[in-house]
Amino acid sequence: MENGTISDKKIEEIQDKAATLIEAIPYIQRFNRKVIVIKYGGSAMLDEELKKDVIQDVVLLKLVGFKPVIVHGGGKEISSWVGKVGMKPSFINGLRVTDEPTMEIAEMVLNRVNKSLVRMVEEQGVHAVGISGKDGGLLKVTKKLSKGQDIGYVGEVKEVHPKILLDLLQKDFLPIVCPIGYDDHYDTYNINADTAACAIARELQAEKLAFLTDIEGVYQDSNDPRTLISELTVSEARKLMKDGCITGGMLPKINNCIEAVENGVNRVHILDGRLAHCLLLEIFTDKGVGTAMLSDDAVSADKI
Ligand SMILES: Nc1ncnc2c1ncn2[C@@H]1O[C@H](COP(=O)(O)OP(=O)(O)O)[C@@H](O)[C@H]1O
Ligand SMILES: CC(=O)N[C@@H](CCC(=O)OP(=O)(O)O)C(=O)O
Repeated sequence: MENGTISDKKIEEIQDKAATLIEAIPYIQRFNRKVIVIKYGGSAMLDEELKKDVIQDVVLLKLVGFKPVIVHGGGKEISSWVGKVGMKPSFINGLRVTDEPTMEIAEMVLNRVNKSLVRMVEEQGVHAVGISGKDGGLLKVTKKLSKGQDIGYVGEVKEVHPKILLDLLQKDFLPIVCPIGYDDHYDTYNINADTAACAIARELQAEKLAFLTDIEGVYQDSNDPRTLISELTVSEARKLMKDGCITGGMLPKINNCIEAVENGVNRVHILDGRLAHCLLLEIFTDKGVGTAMLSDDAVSADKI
């Protein structure tokens, strides 16, 4: 306010804000009461300020009528605790080699991360319930081998029993899931969080599955940010993997993106969790961010 009147600059600011809200209308209509699964990766969870931004985004999605489900990782924190007890973290094809002591540490760390996310959501005034894949029999697994090799207590999701999630969503809670599950003998298994998110999105026939990670999206050349791919088809993704352009933690992510796209999840995105409010930008604006995974017959990502 200047001398009781609103300055031109202020009016422009208000109009910009209003335009952003108006731009969101078709997206709010499209996703109203729809399930959105957000895979929140460990690498993008390390900065407290960014973490708060992510949680605010998810809370906003909830408050405007979406049904968000968070599936989180915590890989970096698990590795740090494995190191602290004098063991060496080991991965094969992006999956942690999980012997018994590692499994114990992983479960402790993931439960801790889970409750810290619950707390952050609760602080924003939305009720969250933190569960693992053990609760309500949500994730049933079988032992996963990596190209025939035994990598310990690593679980492949065999069945998803979604009742617990459906009940929580119906009662308006925000479910937060950590990627641990039982096998048929009730032994505990470590599940890659991307795999858990994909299995849940698939079972719930989610409208969207968004992977928040620590990189802009998928690069054609993993060392060159100028080669960011904004739309990637399933066959292009398979070729990139075959050519060795996708390595480490991006491998399970891409495999899970493919699986989700091929099994009825409408929109699958890899987003940069380091970019403040990337979720809101992706969902509520015409400007796509990160990499969208498309089925081979989709011509281009349909934003609405
Ligand atoms: N082609 C590629 N494009 C982008 N990132 C890649 C690619 N190949 C490998 N990566 C690696 O994958 C990482 C993301 O996987 P990961 O660290 O497991 O994430 P999260 O912890 O979020 O699941 C990136 O930080 C990057 O180092
Ligand atoms: C089997 C396996 O690799 N499990 C993962 C589970 C956590 C995870 O996936 O965390 P991010 O999403 O942060 O990478 C692990 O132990 O690191």
